[in-house]
This record gives sequence, C-alpha cells and structure tokens, in this order.
Amino acid sequence: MALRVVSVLKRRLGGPGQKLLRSGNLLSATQHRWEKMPSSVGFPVTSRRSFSKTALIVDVDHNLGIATMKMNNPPVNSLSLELLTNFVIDLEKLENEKRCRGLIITSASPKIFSAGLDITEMYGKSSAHYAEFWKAVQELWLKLYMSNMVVIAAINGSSPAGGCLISLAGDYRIMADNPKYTIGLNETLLGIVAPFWFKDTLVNTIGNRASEHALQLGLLFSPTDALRVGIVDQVVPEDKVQDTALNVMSRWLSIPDHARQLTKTMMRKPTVDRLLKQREADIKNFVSFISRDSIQKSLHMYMKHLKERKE
Ligand SMILES: CCCCCCCCCCCCC/C=C/C(=O)SCCNC(=O)CCNC(=O)[C@H](O)C(C)(C)COP(=O)(O)OP(=O)(O)OC[C@H]1O[C@@H](n2cnc3c(N)ncnc32)[C@H](O)[C@@H]1OP(=O)(O)O
Repeated sequence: MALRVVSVLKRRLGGPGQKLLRSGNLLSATQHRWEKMPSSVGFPVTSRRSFSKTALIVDVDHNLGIATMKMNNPPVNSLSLELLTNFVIDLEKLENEKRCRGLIITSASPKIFSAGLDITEMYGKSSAHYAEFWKAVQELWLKLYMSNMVVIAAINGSSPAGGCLISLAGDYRIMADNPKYTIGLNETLLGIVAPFWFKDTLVNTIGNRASEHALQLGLLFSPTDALRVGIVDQVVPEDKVQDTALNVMSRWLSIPDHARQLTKTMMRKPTVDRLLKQREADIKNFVSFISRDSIQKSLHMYMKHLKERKE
C-alpha cells in the first residue's frame, strides 16, 4: 500500500514533492524528523512541531504540502476550552503556511478519535464560562468548515457528537473498520440538542431524512452503517487509515487550489453565513439552554453513568 501511495503521489505532485519522492519512499520520508533532513533552500524540508501543552501534535511536511494534526488529549480527546482554543490557533497557523495545502486530522490515542465536547465544561460553571466555551466551539467549526486546505478526517476510533462534527467539517472521512468504534451526533442521548449548525453540517453530508432519523434517535453508527448512510466516505482496515488518507489527499491535491477552494466556498458559505448572522444569539441560546436545572441534571447523570459503566 505504501508503495502505491508513493506512485500515486509521484504522478500527482509536482516540484519539490517529486524531488523528495525520487530520493526514496514517501512514508519513510514523512516519518523523518526535520533535523534529519537536508535543507536545500534554508528551511527544513520536513518540519515537525509538537505542542505537548496544547494536546495537539502537528507535523507539517512542506514538500508534500500536507500537515497531520493528531489530537492528543488523553484519555478520550474530549474537546476542552483549552484544546478548542489551541486547535483554532494551529489551524490559523497552517492556513497561513502557503505551502500547506492539505490537513489530515486524526487521533494520537488508539480507539478514540474524540469523545466530543468536554462535558465538564458544560456543567457547574458560570454563564461567562459557557459563553466563552461555546464561542470557541463555533470558532473551530467556522475555521474548519471553511478551511482553504483539503481537510481529511482519519477516524481511527470512536467519534461521538463534537468528534463527529469535526469529522463532518472536513472534506472527506476515512474510518477504521472496527465494529467497536462508533460515530454520530448522539446529543439527544445526553438530553441535549444538537444546535442548528451541527444539524446543517449533517444534512449537507447525508441529507434531510437520514439526518432527522439520526438526530432524533441520537444514533451512533458502526463504521459499516456510517458508510451506508454516508457519514463516512470510506471504511478501511485499521492499519490502513493513514495510508488511505495520504492516498486520497493526493487525489484532492491534484485539483487546482483556486478552483477547488471556490467550489468549496460556493457549497458551504450559505451554511456558515447562517451561523455568522446569529452568532451572538446562538451563544445566548446555548448559555440559557445549558444553564437550565434540568439540563445540568441530565449532564451530571450522563457523566455519572459514564463513570459507573467502568465499575
Ligand atoms: C429550545 C431548544 C434550544 C436549542 C438550543 C441548543 C443549544 C445547544 C445545546 C447544547 C449542545 C451541545 C452539543 C454537545 C456536543 C458534545 O460533543 S457532548 C459530548 C458527547 N460525547 C459523548 O457522549 C461521549 C461520551 N463518552 C463515551 O461514550 C466514552 O467515554 C468513549 C468516548 C466511547 C470512550 O470509552 P472508554 O474508552 O471506555 O472510556 P471511558 O472510561 O468511558 O472514559 C474515560 C474517561 O473520560 C471521561 N469522558 C468520556 N467522555 C467525555 C466527555 N465527552 N467529556 C468529558 N469527559 C469524558 C469519562 O468520564 C472517563 O473519566 P474517568 O472516569 O474520570 O476516567
């Protein structure tokens, strides 16, 4: 598979990418750290940046123009305020790197892509905290959904709710073929409601009827069912997720950026504008909804249930 990926990329990538590929195997090259690589024009050929504090590991391969972002927030990659904030900062940095055209989002922890929003950020806190948290969730979705980069989710584990949203905000989803993993917008199971822009993102992906069904029942799909309904685009053996992501990326990067980006904007802007027009109202709605005693109780019970499952 690795060799096939290399030959596909050889055909599709021009310039420095081809030079690197001529010099050896793409996968071993991307695995090299920048200090091991020759720098022909004064900057690292491949650079790796790790932010252990931010719980995100970002590798940028300047030659291929592909960044890989691994969520690294054990135990379950829950999206805390801090992680959301740093996710946005790193996305902005990548967006500003001219040579970075593609982004693969995946998880550093096997089995869990992301457990979704950090539930502990949504109960027992102040209204100001809820508002700040929700703004960060909105910001991440806005940035990801409208990214100029090709964004591929390499879903190597379970991906409920906010984790599913991150995947849906990308351009293409590849999921590991493991029946233990599930993906979906399961908010109703927690006694909460997926906001309209979560719903819109799902509708844009799988259509209205399938979304209504999935959202009302809070369905968490196995990889096979997720593929059938269209939440993911491909299901592959667990050890092939990353190779497949690179392979698919090469196909997407073979399209001229400006044409692909304008097309993406044309398809997604109306959905994004809907939130932008009522962003403050959406924050207010969230704060008032989440502060209700009944909702606080539901979230508390849900967390208790998660903990008791283990005992
Ligand atoms: C009038 C209408 C108005 C409408 C207005 C709308 C307003 C908007 C409303 C609000 C919208 C909010 C949208 C919410 C989105 C979300 O993302 S909510 C989060 C949903 N996530 C989940 O349901 C996943 C829950 N977790 C799991 O199912 C499992 O943990 C797992 C991911 C499958 C992993 O399982 P396993 O490996 O067995 O690990 P666990 O032992 O279960 O967990 C380890 C520890 O992690 C804690 N944890 C798990 N998930 C979360 C989480 N999301 N947040 C915080 N913490 C989490 C878990 O409790 C364990 O903790 P310890 O016991 O302390 O170890």
